[in-house]
Amino acid sequence: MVPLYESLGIDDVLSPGNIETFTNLMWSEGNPAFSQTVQSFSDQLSELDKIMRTMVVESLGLEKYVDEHIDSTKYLVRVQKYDGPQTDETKLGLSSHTDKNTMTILYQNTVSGLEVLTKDGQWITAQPSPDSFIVMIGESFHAWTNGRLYPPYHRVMMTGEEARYSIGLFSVPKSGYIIKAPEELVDEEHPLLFKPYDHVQFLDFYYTQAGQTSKSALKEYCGV
Ligand SMILES: O=C(O)CCC(=O)C(=O)O
Ligand SMILES: [Fe+2]
Repeated sequence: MVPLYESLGIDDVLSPGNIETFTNLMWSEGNPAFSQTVQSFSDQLSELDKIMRTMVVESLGLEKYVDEHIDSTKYLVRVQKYDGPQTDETKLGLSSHTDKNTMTILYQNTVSGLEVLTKDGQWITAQPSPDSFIVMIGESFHAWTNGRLYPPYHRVMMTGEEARYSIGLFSVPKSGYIIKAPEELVDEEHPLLFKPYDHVQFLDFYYTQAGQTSKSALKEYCGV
């Protein structure tokens, strides 16, 4: 479906040994510089993720849930390459989707291509900058905040010769953690949107035929 796209991920990247195992799989002679870069990126970006999630949870007046929320996730790092299509025509690099995890932090080289759909239906191009990250809310955080945070559709569109490289740090709910909106966020004006659910069990549904063809897999899985 997306021939320009290739990616490799390291699951549970902060768990001791996982970066090393991945590196040794890619380079049998090892690659300490790569391991150190991924370790440093993951350490610093996971701190940024925690700072931002803490700020969001506090801003909703839910200080008492900060620790639970921070502890509810692990981290995935994914490196992504999108080949230039070698034509002036714009080609799909990655299909439109919402992220299913908690929060995503993206960094990329100077080749643009990431587009985000605004609430009023416009695709806007995210302008890459070497000094900034792009932060996106995933559906797990949308569900936990009972809809207060918005998980935008986004995609990658490619033109020209040059390849686009991006790296993402994804906070991902741990298996066994039940995503449940705090009662403080549920009232008459904000009825419960999703029944409590386990992210890993939801993904099992998401990757079925029904999940892949559904307009909103999460709604279909556990929408109220
Ligand atoms: O490469 C990018 O900037 C976007 C990647 C993305 O949307 C994803 O991995 O979920
Ligand atoms: Fe995404």
